Amino acid sequence: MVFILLLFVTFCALALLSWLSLMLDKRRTNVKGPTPYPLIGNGHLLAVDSAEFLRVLKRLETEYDGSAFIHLFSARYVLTSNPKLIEGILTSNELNDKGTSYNFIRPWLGDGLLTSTGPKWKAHRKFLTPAFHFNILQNFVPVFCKSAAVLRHKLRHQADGSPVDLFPLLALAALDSVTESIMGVSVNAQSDSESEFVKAVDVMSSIASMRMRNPFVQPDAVFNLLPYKTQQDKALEILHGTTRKVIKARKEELRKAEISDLGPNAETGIKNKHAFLDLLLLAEVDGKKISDDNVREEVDTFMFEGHDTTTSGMTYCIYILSYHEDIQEKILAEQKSIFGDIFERDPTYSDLQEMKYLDLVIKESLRLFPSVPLIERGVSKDVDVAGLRLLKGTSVVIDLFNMQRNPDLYEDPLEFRPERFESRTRNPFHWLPFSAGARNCIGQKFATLEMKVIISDVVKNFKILPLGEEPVLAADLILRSKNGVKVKLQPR
Ligand code: HEM
Repeated sequence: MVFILLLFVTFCALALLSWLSLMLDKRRTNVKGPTPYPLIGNGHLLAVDSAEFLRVLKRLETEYDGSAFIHLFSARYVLTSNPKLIEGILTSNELNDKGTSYNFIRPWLGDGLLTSTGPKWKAHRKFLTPAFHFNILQNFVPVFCKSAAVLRHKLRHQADGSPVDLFPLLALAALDSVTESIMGVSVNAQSDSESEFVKAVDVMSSIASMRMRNPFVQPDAVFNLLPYKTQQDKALEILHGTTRKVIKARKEELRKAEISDLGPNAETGIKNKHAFLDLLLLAEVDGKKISDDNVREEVDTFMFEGHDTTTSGMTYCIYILSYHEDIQEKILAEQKSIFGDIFERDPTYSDLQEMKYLDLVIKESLRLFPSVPLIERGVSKDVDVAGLRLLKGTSVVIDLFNMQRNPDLYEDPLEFRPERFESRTRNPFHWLPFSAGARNCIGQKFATLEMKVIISDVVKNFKILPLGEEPVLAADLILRSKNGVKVKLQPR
């Protein structure tokens, strides 16, 4: 009895101490937020399902003037859709590190370009940037056209007015595009409609994002006891197994072609068609070849970032077009003006530059449905940004999704109006699907080309009709949907 009483008193004392410390911490910043509970802080607020999460963020951000300071247990977080704070963070040289949430994708992506920080990130970013130069990217257009042709063929079988769930179909097309282009290896994912890789990406993304939101499953000691750990291990086996196969296949091709370095002029490497993986396998950084582990981390990173993001981008664009026959007609008119009588031919790089209206459509679609709805930055010392004090150790969750739907920045924000991007006076920091600053998306041009090829092909070949079922949007690393993203198709 005395023992229980002692335990109870100790628990109450700890709870009181933790609460006082959280309250004192709150007073050190001018970013407002809800009152924390003892021990858990505000952890209970975010331990919600991924579909609810975007709504919770919106509610907190609205209630606290665009930015809310919270604690997940004792860890500091700022949730923000305040455009001035976001611009200040993304343009700061001091705030380039990723927030703590990225730890949950490290078992998968290691320290690749997305997750690494400091000198390693700087060296790899500098080294890989030329692989995304337009000289290289234009070689990939035929690869995207090939993916579009296989997709078209598959969609023809479903273009009978029945529901077509876009995400899984486009994921395979995007996977084919990224592996055959930057990796130089064909996996023919579209012919294998049950791609284990795509399913494993889905499992890993939802587990990682669940841990990002829910502080109760963040400690490894707790997570490792839960069934999620076994699911994660199984998914990782598939994901890492696939990337190992891709690396092995490319190494084998280089060996057969007797290519063992980039030649006397390092430029040759970036001019060759399979630039990205060849660079990783053949080039030297600081006089040393890149280690196998580092190659694998980058291949994992680019296989994920290079297909799941464009899948989401293309999926929601085609979905939203289903409600706008007039906009489909305008895209079609632009296609006719570019292709004239030879309407069926594949687009070239310069045709894609001509698709100005489609550009606006993709921009507006990525505003409403940013493929990466949330990003995070870590604060390594106390700093003032846009009049707000960010404390050392804070992870700032940058809510691109809600910022891009803010009525103060966009008139009638939920309306799909590509023409709003015709204006050249728009603040570029109000449209950030590819982020901005030093850690912006390295694959932006690649993504735009691929999306233009595939979306224009779909519009040229099918009338996209609404099914009337709204997707339940979920922030699972990538913007996904709980109930699929469905349309109906009719051959043109
Ligand atoms: C619609 C398509 C895409 C969107 C919306 C998108 C969006 C983003 C965003 C928001 C970031 C910043 C992430 C952060 O700060 O945590 C990012 C980074 C990155 N993206 Fe993309 N992305 C797309 C396509 C691609 C493609 C096609 C590739 C590669 C082929 C790619 C590779 C990367 C990499 C490696 C990074 C990390 C860059 C760094 O930190 O230096 N992305 N992307």
